[in-house]
Amino acid sequence: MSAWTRLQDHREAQGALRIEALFDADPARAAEFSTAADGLVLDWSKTSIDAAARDLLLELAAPVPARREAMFTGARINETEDRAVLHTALRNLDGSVLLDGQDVMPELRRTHRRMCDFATAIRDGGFAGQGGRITDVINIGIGGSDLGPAMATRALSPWHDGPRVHFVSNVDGADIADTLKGLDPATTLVIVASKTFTTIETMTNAKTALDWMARAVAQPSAQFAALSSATGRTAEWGIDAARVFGFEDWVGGRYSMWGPIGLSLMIAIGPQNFDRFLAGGAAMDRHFRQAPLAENLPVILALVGIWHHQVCGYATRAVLPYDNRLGRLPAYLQQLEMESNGKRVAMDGSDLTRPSGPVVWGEPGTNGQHAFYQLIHQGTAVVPCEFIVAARGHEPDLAHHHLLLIANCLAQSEALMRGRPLDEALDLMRSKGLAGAELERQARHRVFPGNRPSTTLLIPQLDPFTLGQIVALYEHRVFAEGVMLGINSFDQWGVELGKELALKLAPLLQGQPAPGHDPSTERLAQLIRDARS
Ligand SMILES: O=P(O)(O)OC[C@H]1O[C@](O)(CO)[C@@H](O)[C@@H]1O
Repeated sequence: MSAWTRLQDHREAQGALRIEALFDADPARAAEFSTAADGLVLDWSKTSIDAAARDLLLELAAPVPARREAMFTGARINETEDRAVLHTALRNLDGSVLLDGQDVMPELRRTHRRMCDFATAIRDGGFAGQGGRITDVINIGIGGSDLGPAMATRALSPWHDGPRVHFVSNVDGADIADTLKGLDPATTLVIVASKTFTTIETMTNAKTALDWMARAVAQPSAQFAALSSATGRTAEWGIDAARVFGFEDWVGGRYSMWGPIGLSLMIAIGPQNFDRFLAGGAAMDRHFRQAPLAENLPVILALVGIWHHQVCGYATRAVLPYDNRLGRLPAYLQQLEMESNGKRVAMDGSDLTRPSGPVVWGEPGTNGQHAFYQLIHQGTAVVPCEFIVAARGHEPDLAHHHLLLIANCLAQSEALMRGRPLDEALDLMRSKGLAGAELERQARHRVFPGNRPSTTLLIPQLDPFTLGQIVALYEHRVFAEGVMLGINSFDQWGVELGKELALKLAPLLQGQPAPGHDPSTERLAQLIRDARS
């Protein structure tokens, strides 16, 4: 019988098991179901994974080590695009990695040095705009060319001592219009971040920025830089090769913030801090490659994910950072996890026989508590929660805020697990003077079923190094889940169809004949044309 079947049987055999009972049965559970790596601690004891489930889950992880080595050593594991997957090389700049017999590292090191030199020149004024020292940098990109640096720049704001950095991603003109408002083109650097340099949103925004700049300075493209693997196209845009930072097709968009796509972050926090970020990612790589599966943080996080989604059938998972500066982490993880593992066929093209990746969503605590936690505590759907919290904050004179933040985080995981049974709710209502049928009715609304699972990732403090660890942890989690599910986590064919149709729809909206659309789409287009005329 396969480990999957035995896991499913085991879950059924657990019946009405309560997570709290696992703590009663095993006094060492809190420590035993915790996994640490270089200062990070993942507590996964508040889940229904017991020792037997853990052992069965670890059986599922058996194919991970071979695939992991294949990834790190440059094998073409992205089989549907016939590409290697080497984003890890971007943060492990020493050593060599052979791809088709050629060491890719010297070129990576060269590009990294050029990035550092350019970022330093922007920061110290060695590179100036046509109106003087650069005061503002706009990163224009979308998806993996936006979410990573945008998330990290916000996360690392205590280290932000370079020019202001803005991010424009949406093709909605509101995004770029609101950003350009109040900026001086003569002291602004525009970074066009696009691996392909064809993405319609990015190219449209870049053209608008170029026109904006052309109205103010003699040589607009002199204040443009490009992050792309399509160097031919960047040249067509008139961007000097000295300001083009390339990367290879073996760096997937959503895995690319470690290299040139991270330039805006590097300008914000400086090359040294950026290198600390890389070092954090590299530390997680070493841990992932070397730690036994049972003590391997990304593998354990992946197994918890598989237990909750594929075995228990919980449809979504919430990522809840108790850190305001990690406000964009859920959005970043949505792309990382859902673009990577939101698939319906296995690597060999056959239909998946079990669910692929779950819906990932979230918001920082404590704000989420006052918005959607009602559903998490008392709704009919069980949402496994992944809390992230730092032991120390950054504002020494606001330490009491941080204490309250941590208290809220721990309170939530405790409340989710314990809940509040009916007898306690009845006592509560009795103490308020209720009796009879009304007592029962009111008490039932105040019952919390509890037994709702969560994990807590505890970090010492949010800094460049720990952020690097966190991002690499989730990257490897996604990879390990993908391996266990037998899918390719590195392609994204599912985003193509909508892109194609959007191009075909533009003529219809302009009133040109455009056959082949369904009646609903045609009618909506007609209504829009009417409203715009
Ligand atoms: O960097 P590019 O080529 O503009 O692509 C942006 C994004 O578009 C996608 O290809 C699809 O959304 C992502 O994978 C990628 O991060």
